[in-house]
Amino acid sequence: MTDTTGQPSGDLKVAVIGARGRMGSEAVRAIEAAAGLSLVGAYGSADLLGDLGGAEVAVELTVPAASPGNVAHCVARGVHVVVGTTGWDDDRLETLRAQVAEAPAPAVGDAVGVLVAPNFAIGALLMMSFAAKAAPFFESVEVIELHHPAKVDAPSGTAARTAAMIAAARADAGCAPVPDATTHDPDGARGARVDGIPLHSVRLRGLTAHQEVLLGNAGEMLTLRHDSFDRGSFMPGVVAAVRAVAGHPGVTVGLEHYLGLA
Ligand SMILES: NC(=O)C1=CN([C@@H]2O[C@H](COP(=O)(O)OP(=O)(O)OC[C@H]3O[C@@H](n4cnc5c(N)ncnc54)[C@H](O)[C@@H]3O)[C@@H](O)[C@H]2O)C=CC1
Ligand SMILES: O=C(O)C1=N[C@H](C(=O)O)C[C@H](O)C1
Repeated sequence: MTDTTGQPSGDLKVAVIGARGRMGSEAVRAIEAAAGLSLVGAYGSADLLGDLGGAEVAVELTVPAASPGNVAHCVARGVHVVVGTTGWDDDRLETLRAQVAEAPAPAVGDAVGVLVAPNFAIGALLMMSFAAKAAPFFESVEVIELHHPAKVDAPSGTAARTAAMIAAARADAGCAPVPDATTHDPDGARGARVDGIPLHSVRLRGLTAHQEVLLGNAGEMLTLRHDSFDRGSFMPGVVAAVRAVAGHPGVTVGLEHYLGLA
């Protein structure tokens, strides 16, 4: 990309991997519209990533099975990565940290940075933070996530991270496990457990991405709810992450750490 004098514009060069998906296509439009960012590559599942079109930052929005390989490809070339794809459990993150430690120097910034962001929506980040803050003050906590029926994974990455944050806050405060007298649940009606926190996944036509955290004490309940009605809700976070990732070497989990919300 050049400016009106024909000189390089200095824009940050960005590639999108998973560019034809629901999130990837939206990210392509957001990056094309963002000041200071130039889209240099848009890759689908049949495309070879190669040199990523000379990208300095890649946005990775694919499927859990493909994401670690794509991210490793970028890191091995000294390209910073903003990862929105779910499925990044502790084992995957540990492998990624080792890959990032061995990465060559990037074209911008001192060392390669990777952001793994379970949710880019500002309201979702706040909801998770509020839930962790409130959780030690209640006996019972349950997470309900509700998504469109084309979602491939359950529970959602956001719900899993919310449960982990809640569990960590309760452990720090010395809380007892959430009370649950169930002894007979042959069909799993009580949902899954992540770090001891009950978690329920709903898939329903018409929905996009929604989550409730229910917190209960004797005689009272606090409900925290976030709704993404449109994937546009994720795009300010994607653009902010792209702009910031080169300034955050190493692996960061959660966009809240870039935004001062952690
Ligand atoms: N962090 C966040 O705020 C958000 C994260 N997500 C996550 O992003 C991921 C994508 O979600 P959607 O866009 O709804 O899914 P989608 O199914 O619409 O798109 C995924 C795309 O990735 C492509 N793909 C698969 N393997 C690939 C490969 N090896 N290389 C390049 N492209 C490949 C598919 O062909 C498809 O076009 C999911 O893990 C989802 O949970 C979704 C919304 C928000
Ligand atoms: O697949 C989706 O749609 C979403 N995935 C992310 C998740 O699993 O948490 C973020 C958001 O919930 C939308």
